[in-house]
Amino acid sequence: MIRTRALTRHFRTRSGTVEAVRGIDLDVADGEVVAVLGPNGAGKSTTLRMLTTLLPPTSGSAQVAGHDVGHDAVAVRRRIGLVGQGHGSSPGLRVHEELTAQARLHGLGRRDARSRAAETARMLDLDGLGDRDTGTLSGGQLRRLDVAMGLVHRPPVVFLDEPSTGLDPQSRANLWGHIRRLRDDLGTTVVLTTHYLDEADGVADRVVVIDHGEIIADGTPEQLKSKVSGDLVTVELADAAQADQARRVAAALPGAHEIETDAGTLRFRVPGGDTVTPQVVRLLDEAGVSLRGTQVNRPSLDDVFLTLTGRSLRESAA
Ligand SMILES: Nc1ncnc2c1ncn2[C@@H]1O[C@H](COP(=O)(O)OP(=O)(O)OP(=O)(O)O)[C@@H](O)[C@H]1O
Repeated sequence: MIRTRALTRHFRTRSGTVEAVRGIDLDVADGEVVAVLGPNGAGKSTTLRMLTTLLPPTSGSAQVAGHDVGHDAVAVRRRIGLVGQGHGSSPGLRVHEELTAQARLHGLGRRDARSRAAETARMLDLDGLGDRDTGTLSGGQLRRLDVAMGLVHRPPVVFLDEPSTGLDPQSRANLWGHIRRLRDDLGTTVVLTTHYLDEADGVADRVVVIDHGEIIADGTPEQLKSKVSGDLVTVELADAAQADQARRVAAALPGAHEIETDAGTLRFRVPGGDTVTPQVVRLLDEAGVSLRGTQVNRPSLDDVFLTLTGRSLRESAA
């Protein structure tokens, strides 16, 4: 559905050339939900703008839905939906008017546009709101209307630029459910950009991590997490004075690494943390070290970013 080769975009500025996107090779299959994850300025929006024909590449190529974004921009535009960062709807119009107008813009006849608008509203849980002025909708409802407007012409591929920015946790989870349903019910290919690790993890089949205009990792959330060697085991000690003893116990475990102690807390990484932890508890007990509790955390995508770049995604995005 999407294929890019050496896709590159430079911007000339007064202070020199900004290499926003530096030779991206990306293949997205039909029906995949792909999250493009990266810190501010990584090149996510520039990539999306090239794939949606809003910005010509400096060099390289991109095909979307079988057409070249440079030579065949009109054909690409007909086959895609784009949900940008801002709200696309205009206050003063009712929800059903907005959706019908959007369908008409895509060339549907009046009657087809009306039924398509109603069907799309139902898909996004907006059907009870058809007569509401769009200016009166909540943030989550408005965002769902944006998505509906990007979908009303049933494009085979939809691009969403930071879809859940500004939404409360419940509206975000609700929107992710709708995005997954697009793939399940309509087979739509979805590409979304995000800063949020939990969004990439929760919604996408595949995560492409971009940093400084290049792809630095590409895989399922689970594959990416497996790049971080081991789960993080945290042991709360009852007595901080026993930290050194606890540290020695951890150091003797096969595969344990990144061992640190900090004010009565022992932390280390080890493959298969869930199975190792009972053993740790027993060994600590045998060594006379008393505990308050243990915790095992699977690696997060933030750990992946840290492993790949030496920087935390949160720090980078700040
Ligand atoms: N029109 C432009 N002129 C000059 N530089 C630009 C322009 N558009 C983007 N850039 C630069 O290109 C780089 C990539 O920007 P881009 O907006 O693609 O990043 P992003 O990953 O989408 O970031 P964000 O998460 O903040 O939206 C940044 O250094 C940005 O300042």
